[in-house]
Amino acid sequence: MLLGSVPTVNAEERIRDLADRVVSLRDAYYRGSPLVADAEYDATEDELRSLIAANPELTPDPNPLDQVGAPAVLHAPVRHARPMLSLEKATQPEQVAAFLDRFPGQPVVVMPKLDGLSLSLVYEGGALLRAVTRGDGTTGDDVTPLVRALADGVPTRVPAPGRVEVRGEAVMLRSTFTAYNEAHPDKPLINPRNAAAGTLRAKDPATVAGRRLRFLAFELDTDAEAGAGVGADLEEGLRALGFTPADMRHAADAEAAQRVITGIETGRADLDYDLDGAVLRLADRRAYAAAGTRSNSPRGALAFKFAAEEKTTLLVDVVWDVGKTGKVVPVAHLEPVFVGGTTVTRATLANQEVIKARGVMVGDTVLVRRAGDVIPFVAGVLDAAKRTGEEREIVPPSTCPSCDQPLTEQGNSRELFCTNVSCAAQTVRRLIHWASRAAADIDAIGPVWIERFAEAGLLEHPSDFYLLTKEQLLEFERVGETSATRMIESIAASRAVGLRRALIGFAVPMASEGTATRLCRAGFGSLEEVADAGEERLVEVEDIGPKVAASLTEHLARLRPELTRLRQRGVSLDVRDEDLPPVVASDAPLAGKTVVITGAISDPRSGEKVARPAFQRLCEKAGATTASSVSANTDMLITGAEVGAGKTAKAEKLGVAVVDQGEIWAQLIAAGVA
Ligand SMILES: NC(=O)c1ccc[n+]([C@@H]2O[C@H](COP(=O)([O-])OP(=O)(O)OC[C@H]3O[C@@H](n4cnc5c(N)ncnc54)[C@H](O)[C@@H]3O)[C@@H](O)[C@H]2O)c1
Ligand SMILES: [Zn+2]
Repeated sequence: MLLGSVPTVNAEERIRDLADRVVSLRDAYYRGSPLVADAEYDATEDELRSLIAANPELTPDPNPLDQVGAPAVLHAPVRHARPMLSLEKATQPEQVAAFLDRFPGQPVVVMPKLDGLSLSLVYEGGALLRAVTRGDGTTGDDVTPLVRALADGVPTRVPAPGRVEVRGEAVMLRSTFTAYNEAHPDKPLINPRNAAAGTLRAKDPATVAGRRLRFLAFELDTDAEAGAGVGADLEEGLRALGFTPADMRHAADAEAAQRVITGIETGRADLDYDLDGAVLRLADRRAYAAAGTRSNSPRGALAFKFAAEEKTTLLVDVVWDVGKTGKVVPVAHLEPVFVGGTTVTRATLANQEVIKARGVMVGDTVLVRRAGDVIPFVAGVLDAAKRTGEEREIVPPSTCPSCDQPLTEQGNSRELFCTNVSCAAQTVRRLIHWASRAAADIDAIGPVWIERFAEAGLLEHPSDFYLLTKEQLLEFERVGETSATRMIESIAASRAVGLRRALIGFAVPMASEGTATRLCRAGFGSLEEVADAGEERLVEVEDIGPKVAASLTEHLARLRPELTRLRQRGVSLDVRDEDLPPVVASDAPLAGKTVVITGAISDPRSGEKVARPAFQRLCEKAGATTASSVSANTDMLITGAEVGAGKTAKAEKLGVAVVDQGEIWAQLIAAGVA
């Protein structure tokens, strides 16, 4: 039986429930304390929308789906000249094609759907008159003083007479968000969107100093007087007036638009702002205005939604984990949840101050965030009102969960450390790290076996691996002849570890894999040579600062006896060929060039995506040195697909050549490198 075709009491009740829920969720969200993650809210809206579509006679009045935002309490209400609306949503390529079909011959721009809050900026006679939030779409809040004090990208004057209205999104950059949270571990911000909204709700700019926002424009409206001097192209018009437009790409047809959408989604992790989709919009601002609106969305735009980077789930338990440096961190064990493209069961809670500031308890429904390649973390509790009383407080341990020695607190986030040098958990972590792929790569002995062997007293230092015998291994239950042989062979092969990977294997605080590579390339021949170099010589190496140099010197001095043991047991700590840049002929296409790679890379011959590190190696084979960010030493910025204007702007400012990947591929192919 098809429920949808017959209006039933159930459908009626369900619609009423959903409508009420949408209203209350919105209300909480626009007050700055969301009760669920956006993905859950969107699911509620979607269910309501499809039930109403199947039972139009049951449409609630008022229908929350026809309304915008929530009537927040406003400090200084201002009526918008034109309503600020929602956007029609799409999730399928066919919907994109249908949108373009409605406007034959009209070019569109595709841009990120920025996750901040929208602002309307009104200029009269060239001067900024006011900045207003969206509010309920009809009436917003005048936030001019806050915007003047805190938002970058809002010119106080524009070179146009008459009346100009620019709309766009005020976002908090991810870098600002991270820096702020690092500086304020006691009152962390939940996510950049909430942070932006909260900032513009402050009564006094001084209370939110350090929370800078960035305005990116996506809409331009002019009266006849101002319009005379501004062209029809949206992006050009915004630039001419001194605004930074959202990163807009022109697309002539549905296929091109879909390619840009996909590009935005794949490049999402590399951007400095959150986005939750892409927006398509008629490129000609006059055509956009002429297309008009529906009850709550413009006809000339469409939002394509991406998979969520934040979801809610149950916090099942918190386990304090001892890392290889002795840091004891709270790890959240979660009911599995699909977020940021993978199923997440563990997330970090950072430290005890963050737990306190976020008020998290075991048994809470928490917001889990996994944006880009960042380790998933618990951003906060949602709906603390729903607590049953069964929740448990998270109590930081006073002694090490592994060795029971008292813990010490460090820094203003009061991180916990076990300083016992013979702490079993740390020992095991360090051994596992030594055996990991990036270091000695003892792939036949997994973490569980390492833990067993350590418990049995066979392993304490990495050098102990090299004393293990087959007979010893065979004494363990479930280790047979074959696996014992494989383990011993794998250990033997790891003797060739070499300078770079051995240094990675020791996990010296502050020394990254890049540090290890740069030391090799700077001419160090062995790990002992690095240990003896002294800080002065180390800081001469590119990208190694005084802190890293001091840490290397201190830790390698401590490791000296271990280096001797490794040598005695036949382990190479000398630089290897693979640690050095490949020898290139002086006529190699990129010989002597320092390059930075950005954007999505794909092989033009097959269209296949190429991982950044793989492309980096190709460039190195062609003689280039690769660096991670543009500086005055960079010769060339190689751009893949979907590169934000911010990336190229810095290069251009420094006079660094910006070269499209196509050109580089042609050279790599011609030289037989790729
Ligand atoms: N968690 C919750 O309880 C809850 C409740 C209500 C709404 N929400 C979320 O709030 C979001 C906003 O919902 P909505 O319907 O008000 O807005 P929407 O998703 O329809 O999008 C309209 C908004 O998109 C923004 N935008 C960003 N980039 C843009 C661009 N390039 N071009 C045009 N607009 C751009 C503008 O601010 C505009 O106001 C949704 O993602 C929804 O999930 C969450
Ligand atoms: Zn310990």
